[in-house]
Amino acid sequence: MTDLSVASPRVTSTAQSGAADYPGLDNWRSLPVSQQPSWSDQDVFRASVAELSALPPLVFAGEVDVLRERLAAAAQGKAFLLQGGDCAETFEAATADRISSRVKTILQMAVVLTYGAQLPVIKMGRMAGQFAKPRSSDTETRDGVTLPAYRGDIVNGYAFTPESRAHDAARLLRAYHTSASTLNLIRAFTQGGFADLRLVHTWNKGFTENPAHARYESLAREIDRAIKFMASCGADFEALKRVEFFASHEALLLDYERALTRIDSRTGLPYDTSAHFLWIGERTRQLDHAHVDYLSRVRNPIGVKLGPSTTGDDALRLIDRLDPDREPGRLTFITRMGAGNIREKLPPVVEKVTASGAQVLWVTDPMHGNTVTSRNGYKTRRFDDVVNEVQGFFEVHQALGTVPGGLHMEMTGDDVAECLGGSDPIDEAAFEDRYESVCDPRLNHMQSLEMAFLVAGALSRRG
Ligand SMILES: O=C[C@H](O)[C@H](O)COP(=O)(O)O
Ligand SMILES: C=C(OP(=O)(O)O)C(=O)O
Ligand SMILES: [Mn+2]
Repeated sequence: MTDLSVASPRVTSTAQSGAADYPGLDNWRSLPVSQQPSWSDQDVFRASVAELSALPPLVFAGEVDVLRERLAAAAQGKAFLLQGGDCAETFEAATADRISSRVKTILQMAVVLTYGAQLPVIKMGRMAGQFAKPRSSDTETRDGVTLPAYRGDIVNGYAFTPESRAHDAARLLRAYHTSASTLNLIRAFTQGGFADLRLVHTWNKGFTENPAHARYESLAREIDRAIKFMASCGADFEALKRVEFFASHEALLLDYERALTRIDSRTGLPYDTSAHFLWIGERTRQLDHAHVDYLSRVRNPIGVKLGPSTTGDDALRLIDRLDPDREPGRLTFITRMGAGNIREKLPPVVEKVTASGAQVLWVTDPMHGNTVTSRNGYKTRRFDDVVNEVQGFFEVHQALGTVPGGLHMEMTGDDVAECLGGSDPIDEAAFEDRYESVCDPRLNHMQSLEMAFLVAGALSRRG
C-alpha cells in the first residue's frame, strides 16, 4: 500500500488515562504513525489529554458487545449494516436540526432496506465523533498563500487563516463535548419515541417533494397498513418504539482514542469508549504501524478501509493482527476500490480471505474510490459511479457465494449539492450555492434515499 500522507512529526503524551497501566496500550507510541497533528502548544495538549482521561466514557462496553453480536449476524447474511454520515462533522453543524435530519434520513434508509430486503438493519452513524481527517497533503495553497491543511474540527479550523489552521489541542475537549451532546440527542431521538416505526410517514415531512420521496411515501403507506393489520390482530408494538443506533468514526488521533480508552469493570478488558465502532483508514492501515497496533488492543468491533492496492495477503495479515481469535463480529472490511476497479480488484481479496476460513463482514464504501474534481473546481462524485461500485460489490459477492453485508456512505439529511446526478439531478452549477461539505462530497437527502432503494433491490435479489 502506498502511504499517501506527508509524514507529520509524532507527538508523545505523558498523560495518564483511565486505562493507565493496562499492558500494551501504549505500544503504539514506539511505532511509526502518520496523519497526527503537530500541536502548537504542548502544555495545552497535555492538559487536554489529562482532562479527557478523567471524563466519563461516551459509550458503554455492554453496548459495544451488543454491536459485535449484530455485526456477526451481518457477516452471516442475517442482518445488514447501514453506516452513514458526514465525511467530517463540524462543531458548528452539531445543531438539533442538522442532527435530526441526518438521523431521520438514516432511519428512512433503514426502513427501505428492512422492508425491501426483509432483514434487520444495523443503524450506525458516522456521527458523534467523526472530527479527524487524514489528508493527502499537509498544506493547502490558495492564491499563492500556503497554510496547514484542514484536518477536521478536532485539530484546526476550516477558515483559511494562520490562526484558524494552527493545530489547537483545546479542540480535543470540544470534540469530546460535541460528541457527547450529539450522542445525547441521538439517544433521545432513537429511544424517546421519534424513531417509533408508526411515525414512518413523519420522517419524510419537511423534505421537498421529489421522486425518491414519492416512492418512500408509498412504501410508508404499505408499512402503515401492515401495522394497522397487526394492531387489529392485537399485536404488541413495544419493539417498534425504539431503535438501536450506534456511533462510529475513523480512529485517527491516537492520543484522543487512548485517552478515552477505559477498562471495563465486568471483563477487565480495554474498550475505546469514544464510539461503539472504530475504523482504520486507507492511509493508516500499515501492518507494523501505530493504528493497527492500537486498535488490535481494544475490544470494540473494528473496521479497516481497503483501497484498490489491497492484496489478498494484506487482508490475511490484517485479520491475523486485528482478529487473531477469529471472533464473530470483530472485523469488518470496508472496501473502497472505485467503480472502475471493484470487479477486478475485489475478487482475489475476498477469495483469499474465504479460503483462509476467516469470517469478516464485507461492507462497501462506494464513495472514496470515486472522487473527481468538477470543472468548476469542487471535489465531487458522480451518483452513477457510486451506484456502479455498489452494483459491482453485489456482483462480486454473488459470484463468489460470499455475503455483501453492508453499505458505508458519506451522506447528509440536508438538501446540499455536492455529488453529481441522481433522479432529481444535481449539476455543477448547483455547487456554487449548495456545496457545504468541508471535506468530501456527500449524497444529499434524496440521493441517499434513492441509494437505499437500489440497495434494497440488490438485497432482495440476494435472496
Ligand atoms: O475523507 C477522506 C479524506 O480525508 C479525504 O478523502 C482526503 O482528501 P484530500 O485528498 O482532499 O486530502
Ligand atoms: C478518509 C476516509 O476514507 P478512506 O480512509 O477510505 O480514504 C473517510 O472515510 O472519510
Ligand atoms: Mn471522506
